[in-house]
Amino acid sequence: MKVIGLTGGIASGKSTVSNYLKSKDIPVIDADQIAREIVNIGQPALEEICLNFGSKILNADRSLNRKALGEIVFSNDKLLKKLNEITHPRIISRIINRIELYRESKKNSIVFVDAALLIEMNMRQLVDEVWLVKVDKETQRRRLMDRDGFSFAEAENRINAQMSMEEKVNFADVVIDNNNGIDYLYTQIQKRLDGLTGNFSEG
Ligand SMILES: CC(C)(COP(=O)(O)OP(=O)(O)OC[C@H]1O[C@@H](n2cnc3c(N)ncnc32)[C@H](O)[C@@H]1O)[C@@H](O)C(=O)NCCC(=O)NCCS
Ligand SMILES: Nc1ncnc2c1ncn2[C@@H]1O[C@H](COP(=O)(O)OP(=O)(O)OP(=O)(O)O)[C@@H](O)[C@H]1O
Repeated sequence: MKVIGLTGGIASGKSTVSNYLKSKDIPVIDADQIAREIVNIGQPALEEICLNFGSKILNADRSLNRKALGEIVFSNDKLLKKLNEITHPRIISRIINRIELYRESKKNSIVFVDAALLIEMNMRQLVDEVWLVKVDKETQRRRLMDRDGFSFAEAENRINAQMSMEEKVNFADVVIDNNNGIDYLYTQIQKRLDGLTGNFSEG
């Protein structure tokens, strides 16, 4: 089984690529989804976050107030580092477990790991190759502002909290250009999939 890391900055288009892969029945392990699971009510990571950041980051029902925590950490490097120390080991361990489950099931020849911070979190060695979804910073910022309703400054803070696209390219085996339309994006992905197994079809 081949494990492919799908990475790229925030709002570069990873979920759009993942949805295409899933439509072709190719499994995708989603790091953002796992990051949400580990902070569900009752999870130790949520308690640790609460101890460090105070109950102002909780909603009335004691679930995580993601907006409040995001506003704190994406404007303060030290606090972002603290949050990463609490969450990243747990996210990595769950990703490793999921890869192992796919391996044991022997049902899939390819599994993707969709993670914006694949390189930053030192997960390069968990995957066989890295596909990078690349966009110009202006396009990235515009798509992020449109998608999440962020101001220019909020979008900049989120983008700058990650390794730059220029640096990430050095870790990529495959670079996917997502500056143009969705059809062009899908065409590139399909070509790469075809290249992996001759004419790729899962199942
Ligand atoms: C701070 C939190 C609560 C903000 O939640 P919010 O719903 O606003 O954003 P969401 O989780 O959907 O993330 C959106 C995007 O932000 C970027 N991002 C998220 N966490 C981080 C981080 N620690 N460092 C840099 N970028 C990040 C990623 O590109 C991600 O795809 C949340 O992002 C979080 O818990 N982050 C820490 C866990 C983590 O590192 N997740 C990313 C795993 S790849
Ligand atoms: N080629 C494209 N043309 C126009 N819009 C696009 C294109 N690709 C993606 N988008 C849009 O840009 C936004 C960001 O894309 P997407 O959510 O897939 O990014 P992401 O990398 O998964 O983001 P995150 O890191 O936050 O999870 C979305 O609103 C998506 O619909």
